[in-house]
Amino acid sequence: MDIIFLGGLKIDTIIGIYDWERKTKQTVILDIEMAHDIQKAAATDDIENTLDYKAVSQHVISFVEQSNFFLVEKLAEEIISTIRKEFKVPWVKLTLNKKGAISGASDVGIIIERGVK
Ligand SMILES: Nc1nc2c(c(=O)[nH]1)N=C([C@H](O)[C@@H](O)CO)CN2
Repeated sequence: MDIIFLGGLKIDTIIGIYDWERKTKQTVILDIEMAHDIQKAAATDDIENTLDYKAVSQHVISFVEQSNFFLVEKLAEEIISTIRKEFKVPWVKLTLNKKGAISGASDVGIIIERGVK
């Protein structure tokens, strides 16, 4: 299966377990890989025949901006769930980077994949 990806998508949201994190938005950075057969789009050169990564990015930005979960695990699971449901994507891999959450670490977060390619 082919992969359509979005990399380095930065979104501000409420995320975290501490009191200050419930009041102050933080930035999460998403790398998203989505399985999709691109052959029909390549043959027809028509946006109607593919997974529109612009539409996916707008949906994910809106979803994450409105969310207010405690754990990155929950946010990651819900992002994949909404992508699979809204866009009928069979397999999604998500890297969620909560950069700056740990002093001394340049990156911290979670990598999950759901579904079958
Ligand atoms: N496995 C996790 N560990 C921690 C999380 C989390 O979401 N998953 N969150 C925190 C705090 O919110 C942290 O980001 C602030 O330093 C701590 N550990």
